[in-house]
Amino acid sequence: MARIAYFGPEGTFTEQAARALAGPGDELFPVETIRLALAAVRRGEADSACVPVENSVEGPVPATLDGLAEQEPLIAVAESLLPVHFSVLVRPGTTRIETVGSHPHALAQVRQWIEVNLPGARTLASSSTAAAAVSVQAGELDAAVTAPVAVQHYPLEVLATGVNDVDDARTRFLLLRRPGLPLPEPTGADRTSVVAAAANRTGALAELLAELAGRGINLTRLDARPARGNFGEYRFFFDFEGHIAEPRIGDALAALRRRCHEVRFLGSHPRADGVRATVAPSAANEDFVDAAAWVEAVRNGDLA
Ligand SMILES: O=C(O)C(=O)Cc1ccccc1
Repeated sequence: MARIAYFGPEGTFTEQAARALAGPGDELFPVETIRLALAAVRRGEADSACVPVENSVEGPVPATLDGLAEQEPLIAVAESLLPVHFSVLVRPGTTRIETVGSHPHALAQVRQWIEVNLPGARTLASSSTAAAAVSVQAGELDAAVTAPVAVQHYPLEVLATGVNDVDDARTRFLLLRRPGLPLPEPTGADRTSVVAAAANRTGALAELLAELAGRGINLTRLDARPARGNFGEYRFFFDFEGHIAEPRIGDALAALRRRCHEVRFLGSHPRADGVRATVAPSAANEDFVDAAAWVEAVRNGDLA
């Protein structure tokens, strides 16, 4: 039985993702922020943490990226992809809506709906969608933009559902744990994540990308976040197809390690969408194994 900390409170999208990722008998508990969820794992209070990492409309979740680049390393061992449809919850009997709260990612995805349906309402950021529901319950906000399940957790009423401006919006969530245990087995439909700090000079990022492209590795995400200490210095977050257990991926990671003063492996795990890695001609794992065996043989004087 594992203890899983998730970005709560109850009724967040992250809780749904955590339930999808949990095994039978696992115990889930909410924490208030993404930072606290990661801290619970680092301190050993949880075996793993479930947090959002990227959204198809709003892009990366900065708190997760920064939280993974700093402090003790954590490793992503699984992911979940959830459709995100939003509801608007109010206290029963509400007639006037002057304030609407939610997680900034949620507010950004319902702007048009609010402009048309709640003109003049002020939008206020909450730590999560469900935290906004708690504030509505407490009378601090008039309405909350939440996951549809939130109404099951709070004594509120549904004013509207399906209020998202973009259909088919999806969010990807990670299950993270401390290093030290075996990685998930490769499946052929895997994702590997790393964060690297490259030198601040011409072509540094292009050179890293060339290391991946040259090995026929398909990138699935690239984000830059400020390194914080030094204005103008960035960390690059790479997600790409493949698993560190594969020779071509190991080879690429070794090249990133050579080129960067800081590289952190963030995990290799099966993709939630099951999409299998595309492999460019002459970049299959067998090609790498064969080429390495040939070099070894030549070194040993076996082949001319
Ligand atoms: O606040 C939540 O419910 C979360 O889990 C974060 C989030 C916010 C908006 C879209 C997807 C996830």
